[in-house]
Amino acid sequence: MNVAAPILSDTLARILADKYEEVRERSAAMPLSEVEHQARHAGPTRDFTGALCSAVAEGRVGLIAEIKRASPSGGLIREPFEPAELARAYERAGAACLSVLTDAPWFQGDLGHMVQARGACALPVLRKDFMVHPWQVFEARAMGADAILLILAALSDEQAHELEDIARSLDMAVLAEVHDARELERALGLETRLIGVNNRNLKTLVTDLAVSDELIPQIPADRIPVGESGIRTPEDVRRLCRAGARCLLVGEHLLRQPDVEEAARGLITAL
Ligand SMILES: O=C(O)c1ccccc1NCC(=O)[C@H](O)[C@H](O)COP(=O)(O)O
Repeated sequence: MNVAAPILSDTLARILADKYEEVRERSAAMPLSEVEHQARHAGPTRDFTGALCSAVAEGRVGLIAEIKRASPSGGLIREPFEPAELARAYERAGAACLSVLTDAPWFQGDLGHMVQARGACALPVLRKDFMVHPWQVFEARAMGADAILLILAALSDEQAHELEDIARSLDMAVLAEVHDARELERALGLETRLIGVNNRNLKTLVTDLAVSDELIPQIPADRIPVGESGIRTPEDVRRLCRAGARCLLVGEHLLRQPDVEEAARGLITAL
């Protein structure tokens, strides 16, 4: 696959320009064959999709609780920032899975945060980053990730299929993220059952739960809709549930609370 940055001018485009440069540097430091070898010899994955399905079957929200220090829209979100403590608090609250930001320039993330969080709990963990190249998928698994995010707005169909195939060959789950009907149609061409509807437009950073109201009902019954971004209150949870999503990915609201365990429990039990 060619490592060439697209020429774009919005926030996502600026993030991707940095990401392509990062991949160029990291893949120059370690060849693909080496990182693939590490990935294929990493320990077993935890069942990300299964954890969400179990939570829903038990009548709870399937919460993917996010760990991130900062974001482009939120600025600095949590300081001091302790990934291991946050992971344990989310697990005690009943979260099904974790999502850990590993992008450094825009989210002050680090792969070390994911390793610390996963090591502190038994929950399956998604590496939340801007995946554009096979090297990153192998790196994610080598560092323990159980799932990756594929943002359709950041990928061609060819890229998305290639990255999904690699993830599946490593027994990782894939969360395919969409923000409009065209991206949803493309995501449904992938094998994954996990379809994330991001209420945040990653180009403008405008967040609107109406995106979920519109798109989630269009997701076929054999897929698992995941509502993402801008979810703050039990009423938000019920709204997305009415649209058809019982799995939710929540970050900033939880991370801004002094007691993240109580805050997560409040959303998980909102139905
Ligand atoms: O959050 C941002 O500002 C952002 C900007 C550009 C690309 C991605 C971005 N965020 C990723 C996410 O979508 C969220 O981390 C995730 O869905 C959780 O959202 P929230 O609960 O609103 O923190």
